Amino acid sequence: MAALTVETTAVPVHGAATEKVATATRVASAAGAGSVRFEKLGKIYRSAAGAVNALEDIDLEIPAGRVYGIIGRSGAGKSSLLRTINRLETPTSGRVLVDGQDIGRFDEDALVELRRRLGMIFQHFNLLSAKTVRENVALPLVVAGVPKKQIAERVDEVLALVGLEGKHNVYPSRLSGGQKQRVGIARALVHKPEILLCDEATSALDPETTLSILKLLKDINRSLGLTIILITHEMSVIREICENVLVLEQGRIAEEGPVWQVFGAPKHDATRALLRPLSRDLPEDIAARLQPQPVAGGEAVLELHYTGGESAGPDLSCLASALGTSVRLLHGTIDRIQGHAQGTLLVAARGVSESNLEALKGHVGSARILGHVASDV
Ligand SMILES: Nc1ncnc2c1ncn2[C@@H]1O[C@H](COP(=O)(O)OP(=O)(O)OP(=O)(O)O)[C@@H](O)[C@H]1O
Repeated sequence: MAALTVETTAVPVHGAATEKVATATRVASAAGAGSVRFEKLGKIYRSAAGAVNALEDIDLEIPAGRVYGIIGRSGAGKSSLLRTINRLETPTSGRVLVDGQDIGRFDEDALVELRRRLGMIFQHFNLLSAKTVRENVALPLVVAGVPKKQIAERVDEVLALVGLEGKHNVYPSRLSGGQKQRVGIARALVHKPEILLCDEATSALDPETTLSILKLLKDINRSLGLTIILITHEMSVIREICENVLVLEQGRIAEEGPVWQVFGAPKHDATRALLRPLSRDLPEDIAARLQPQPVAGGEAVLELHYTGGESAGPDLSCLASALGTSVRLLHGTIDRIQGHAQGTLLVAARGVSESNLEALKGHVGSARILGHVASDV
């Protein structure tokens, strides 16, 4: 987990050098504002207890405008990677490029300007309890020396954007968790950033509030064209809003790709372990009746796995004609991720053996016989 930092430490004061960098930034932005590239990135933490290899050999491009998720087991390096984007962590080796610019070469002024282009939201919101919603959201602009009238206009704008009109003068203690995170998002957007970094932004929220915050993030991504990079331990968050996902394992890239692909056909043990809570086990009553060998007059129980086909979903009559027998649906779930059907179905069919499974090619991602049952399950 990233250490909590008060955002406003990163807010710059206007100055000539900053303006120069800002111009350079706008030029870079025109070529695709909000892209991040990691090149051979490594991070070693050294302490009295020894060295920790937190990140190794990270080569990755996050295109502008994406909603991009980073997952991995605890200690895999997620926070470390996220924090190299705004240089809260300095890489030990390699480079981070934001909009094609090597941020490792930035001087203090350029760094301050960079951090304006990168909003960040946190699990525990990081609001100042002695300040009202308006004051919390305005703070980065106050520190930047923006005139009062402009601050008032911008604060009104972002509070409306996050659905908090009328809450200007409320203190954070009077807000729900979801409302606090909306204030956090408004504050992160106040400088009109290109990229929003989210560190476990919904982990402290209940499922319903999580969904409303995810919807807000998705709306912001669509309406403002903002790149969103989030780390989370909630796979449902990735499934809900991310287009791409990176799986980190012990500081290295385990796999990366579109969510429907990585979740539909995980290649790495780390991914499978992370996805286990989403998968459903074989129901106990069916498992108890499964026998390894075919049973006279009985049925085979097949597990059919869909891995992101672009079809509307499994067509059971096609399965039946491919197998040449009737098929009964026993159990299963088909989800849709980015328009791709995926999930697992358990079906029972008579007279099916391993050799028949070939016929299912083209209809399902994979099929296997789990066992056999004596009669109708
Ligand atoms: N400041 C630090 N000093 C020493 N070691 C650190 C420091 N920060 C992180 N680490 C170590 O680096 C590794 C990666 O940590 P990091 O916080 O990036 O992982 P994470 O995937 O975000 O974990 P979590 O999901 O538990 O938050 C871990 O082994 C961690 O103990």
